Amino acid sequence: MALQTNNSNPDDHPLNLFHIKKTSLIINRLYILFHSIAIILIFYFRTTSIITILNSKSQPLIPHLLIFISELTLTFIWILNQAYYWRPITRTVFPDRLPEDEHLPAIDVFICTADPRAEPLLGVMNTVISAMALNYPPEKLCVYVSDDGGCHVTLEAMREALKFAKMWVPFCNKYGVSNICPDSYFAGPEVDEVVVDSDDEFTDERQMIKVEYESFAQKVNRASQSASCISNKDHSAFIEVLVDHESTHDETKMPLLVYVSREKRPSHHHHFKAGALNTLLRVSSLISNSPYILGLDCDMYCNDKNSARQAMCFHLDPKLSSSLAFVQFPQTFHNVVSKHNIYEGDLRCIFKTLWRGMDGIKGPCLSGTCYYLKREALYNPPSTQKDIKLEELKHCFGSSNEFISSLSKKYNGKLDCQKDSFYESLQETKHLASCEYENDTKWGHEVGFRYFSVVEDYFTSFNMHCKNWSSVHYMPSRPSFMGSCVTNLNDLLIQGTRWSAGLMEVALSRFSPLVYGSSRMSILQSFCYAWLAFFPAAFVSFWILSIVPPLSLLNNVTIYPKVTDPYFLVLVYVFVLSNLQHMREIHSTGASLHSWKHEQRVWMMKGITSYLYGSTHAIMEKLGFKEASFLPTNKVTNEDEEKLHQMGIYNFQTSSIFLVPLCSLVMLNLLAFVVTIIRITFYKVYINEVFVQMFLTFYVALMGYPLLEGMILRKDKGRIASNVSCYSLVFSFCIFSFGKFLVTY
Ligand SMILES: O=c1ccn([C@@H]2O[C@H](COP(=O)(O)OP(=O)(O)O[C@H]3O[C@H](CO)[C@@H](O)[C@H](O)[C@H]3O)[C@@H](O)[C@H]2O)c(=O)[nH]1
Ligand SMILES: [Mn+2]
Repeated sequence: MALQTNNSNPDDHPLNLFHIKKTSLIINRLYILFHSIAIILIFYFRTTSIITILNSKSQPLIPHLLIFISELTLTFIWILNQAYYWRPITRTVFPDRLPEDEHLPAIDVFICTADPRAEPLLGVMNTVISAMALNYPPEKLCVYVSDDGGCHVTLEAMREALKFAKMWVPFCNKYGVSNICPDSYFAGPEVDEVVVDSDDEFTDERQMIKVEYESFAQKVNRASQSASCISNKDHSAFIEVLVDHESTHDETKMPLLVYVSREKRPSHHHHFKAGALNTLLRVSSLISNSPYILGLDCDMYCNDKNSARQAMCFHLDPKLSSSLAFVQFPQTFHNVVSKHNIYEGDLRCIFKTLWRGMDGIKGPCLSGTCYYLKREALYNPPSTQKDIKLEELKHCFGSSNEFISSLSKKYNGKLDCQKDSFYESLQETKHLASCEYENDTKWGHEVGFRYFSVVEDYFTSFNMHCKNWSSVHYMPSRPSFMGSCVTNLNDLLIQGTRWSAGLMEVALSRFSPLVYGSSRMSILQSFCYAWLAFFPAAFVSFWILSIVPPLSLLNNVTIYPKVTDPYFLVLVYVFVLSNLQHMREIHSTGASLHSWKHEQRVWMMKGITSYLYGSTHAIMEKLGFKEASFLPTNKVTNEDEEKLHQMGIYNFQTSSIFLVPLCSLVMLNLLAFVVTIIRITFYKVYINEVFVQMFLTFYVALMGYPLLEGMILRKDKGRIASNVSCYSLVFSFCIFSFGKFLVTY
């Protein structure tokens, strides 16, 4: 392992180090070499066999062409993907070498919530409270909550949260509690690791706080059940700095808490989360204007109090600082069932492998949450122009003089609530949070979080990287943030569709990473961004590979080399090698090999549905037939669902638009496989000719086994309804009948 310093502190005490993962690097590059050779051989086989067919007309051409298209698509995506494996690195930090507290920069925490029904208030409040308990000087922390639901109950809950935090934060500090999220702390083991045994004072105090937490939780839950707890999409801006008048003496010891609900009108496009974040950016600039921002989703609480200091080890590193836009921590999830991770909800590969690979190039992509971002990176490129005219600034940032003067101001403490100017500023923040503020400005286009795509995180960081900003991925052993991952097929596929739509939209636009990115960043970096944008295109291969082989089998058409053909060995080699590499990658991230099966299955299910629908959505949007949409994932847990998830059983309660294609294709493949087996045994068809096709249909049927089980064997609520099975049967029959012409032409 090569150790390199990132920092030129004269005393040789760097704030951080990075390590190139040498062994992985060598294995990855060798794999790329060997796999590429095999791909070239397969392409040679395909082109020669297509030419032969063209000349001799001895076999149908279409199936060969289709398979070639699917191979080309997969190869394109594979090539882009290899950029992540080129130079993986890991990092270490030394927070005890940071400057004294008074020299640390301030941080604004942005928490977004959108729908009190789908995002339980108690969870949101736990995120808020955990952020207030971060191990960072409290006068340098400001917590902003953006309530896109515009729901008064959220504000009420925040008032209660502030009261509770006033007990919770001192408690955490006094006893060095590391689990600063009250809900997960009280759900965990009795005693915190730092506290000495038989400490009566601690036990008493813990008990007292526990009672307080329970009463707080009850109040919040009761409020969220009330009728007024619904989204309001038509209201003016409302901003409140929460000041608790009851206890004033410890006021200074608490981070400031601010509630922001931007103006919403049905006629006005509000740009989802990116719009909410830009409002927070402007509003906070008049209140605290901290140079750094911690971005959190409402379901991601802080699980380690030290993350802010860890992030500062990069942001304050003199070598990195000037070009560093953000430090990204991986998203981790508390409800992953490691043995039965059937929905691959932890996005293991992204956070543990891909982002590390990008980190070795110029830094990972922004992930929407768990990042410490430099405010300036959202305003300007690293080389700030000095003498810009006021008119130009207004054209860019909007009409507010106060906001514009905040651009050049440094953080100098929070607003003083006692002064008159405080109320003036508060008035101005309402203007900044209004619908019209962004009209004819560059917000969302060149300034702030970008609106172009619903995956605002991806597109915003793509723009920052294009402007030569860099980023850092830091993965400490104790997860810094914890969220809840998807626990049912419906959420998985809806989320997958949203991501595919947002990413494909970028892929098909003038910002396409291979075109727009390649002149602005290194080839490898543009490949990483391009892979993210183009991976939904894999739906082409998934559909072809699950339709053409079974149809060819059923119609006695051969499309793959015989077992005795040398090219057969090449196919086997590609299959085995790529799966071994996948398994090695899983193993290197410490996950169990069960993940291999689950990841393949989820990839297939998403590939057939989400990738297709997302890509179609992106194309329709481009043609002007559809509008972007952001359906937040559901965060309400339900006991039955939880039970199924724990046992590793799929919950198929989802729309038939997802289920019918999946079930039909699995049925079709199973049918083709069974028919071929019968033919081989009874009619002496030679296995030699059909082996590859037969193996593919077997593989699809095997991967789709849970679907078959859901249709035939299961009786519980999460099974596949019989009408869905019927539609699927009809649909697979249609594919069979029409497909006959396709593969025999
Ligand atoms: O109009 C909206 C819609 C969503 N949100 C918030 O955005 C966050 C993310 O939404 P969620 O439903 O949890 O989506 P996920 O698919 O889980 O989010 C992932 O994908 C998003 C991009 O699609 C990123 O923004 C997220 O950070 C990332 O975790 C939540 O806090 C929401 O409250 C808003 O504030 N306003
Ligand atoms: Mn989420």
